[in-house]
Amino acid sequence: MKAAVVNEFKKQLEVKDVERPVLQLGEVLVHIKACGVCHTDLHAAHGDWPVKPKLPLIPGHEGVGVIVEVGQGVSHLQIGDRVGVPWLYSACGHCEYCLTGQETLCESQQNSGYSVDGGYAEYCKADAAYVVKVPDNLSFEEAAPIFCAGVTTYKALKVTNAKPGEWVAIYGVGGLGHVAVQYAKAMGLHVIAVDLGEEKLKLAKELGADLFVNPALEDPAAFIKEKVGGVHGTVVTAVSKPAFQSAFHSVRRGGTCVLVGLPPEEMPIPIFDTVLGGIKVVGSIVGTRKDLQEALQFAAEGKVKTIIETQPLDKINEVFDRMVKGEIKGRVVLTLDN
Ligand SMILES: NC(=O)c1ccc[n+]([C@@H]2O[C@H](COP(=O)([O-])OP(=O)(O)OC[C@H]3O[C@@H](n4cnc5c(N)ncnc54)[C@H](O)[C@@H]3O)[C@@H](O)[C@H]2O)c1
Ligand SMILES: CCCCCCO
Ligand SMILES: [Zn+2]
Ligand SMILES: [Zn+2]
Repeated sequence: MKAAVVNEFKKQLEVKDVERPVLQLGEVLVHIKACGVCHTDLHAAHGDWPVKPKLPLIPGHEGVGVIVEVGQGVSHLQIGDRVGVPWLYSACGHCEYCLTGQETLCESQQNSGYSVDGGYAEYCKADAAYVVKVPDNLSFEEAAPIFCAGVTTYKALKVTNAKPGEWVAIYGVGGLGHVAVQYAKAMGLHVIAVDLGEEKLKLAKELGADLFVNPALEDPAAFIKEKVGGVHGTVVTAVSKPAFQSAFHSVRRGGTCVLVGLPPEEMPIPIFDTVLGGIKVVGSIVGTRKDLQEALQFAAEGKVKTIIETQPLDKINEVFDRMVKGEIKGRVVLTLDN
């Protein structure tokens, strides 16, 4: 089968023919029709993070397609079902996290396109318990980004605990941020969009953001404090340390700063300001299978629409180059010409 493979960090991916996966007990084989390109895939290909991915690696954790083979022990899925294979490839199902609705914190989890091969390929095998069905009225291309960008930002907005009518700031209006703006509006929140790209801020406005600020032109925290007295929550998806520092200073007393973006850097937290202001700083990672079902339902009901650019798998290296430069509007979705 055709796949894009990371052989060495920071080198071009190789698009080549590789062995089609063989199913084990409890697995299904998905014929991939589309796979979103998440900035995490670029981090993986560069070996950016302390925990390194397997090598060689087929990236991709927004892969969606059709089940073409069902392994032993699988009874709830059948050939022809439309499913996606998210970041949470599998979890143990019995630890304290898995038993309390926090499966994304499972310490035995496997991750698609990171610790196991993912969706930048014609076929992808998956743990049948962790695939999620694609709503019938969503195309593969429009559904794919929900499997990471959508579920992650939907969950992060829940983590802010901001209530309808309150204010949130979305730092970074890229693959994650452009759907974050829409989920926030659909959840009844007022939105301030923050991005370095004027085109991104224009998109944020088209998607319903109420206010916009470009850190290259003015201090976002000062702008946010002056306009609304600080936001009740921030969701930081920007791949940039300054964005995290600014986001911290954007929240009002009692507010929550939700860290989502993963620049390989530290974020100093001012102890006095945090204590005096009762500020909550919290990390949020993807979402559970239930969160993903909910995030997909928003899209199925037309409340969130992924802005996508389709590209063939062979163009992945060019896509990554553009991502590094912040030149992608919305989400690139790779299509497998199959
Ligand atoms: N926590 C999670 O579960 C999770 C899930 C998915 C992605 N991520 C991480 O989130 C990050 C973003 O992913 P993506 O696919 O949206 O990336 P992306 O490249 O599509 O978007 C990043 C955006 O950040 C903007 N940006 C850069 N510097 C900025 C700054 N100083 N202020 C404001 N905006 C700035 C860029 O212009 C771009 O629009 C990555 O680090 C990725 O690994 C985390
Ligand atoms: C810690 C890595 C989280 C990445 C989620 C999928 O983009
Ligand atoms: Zn992702
Ligand atoms: Zn577990």
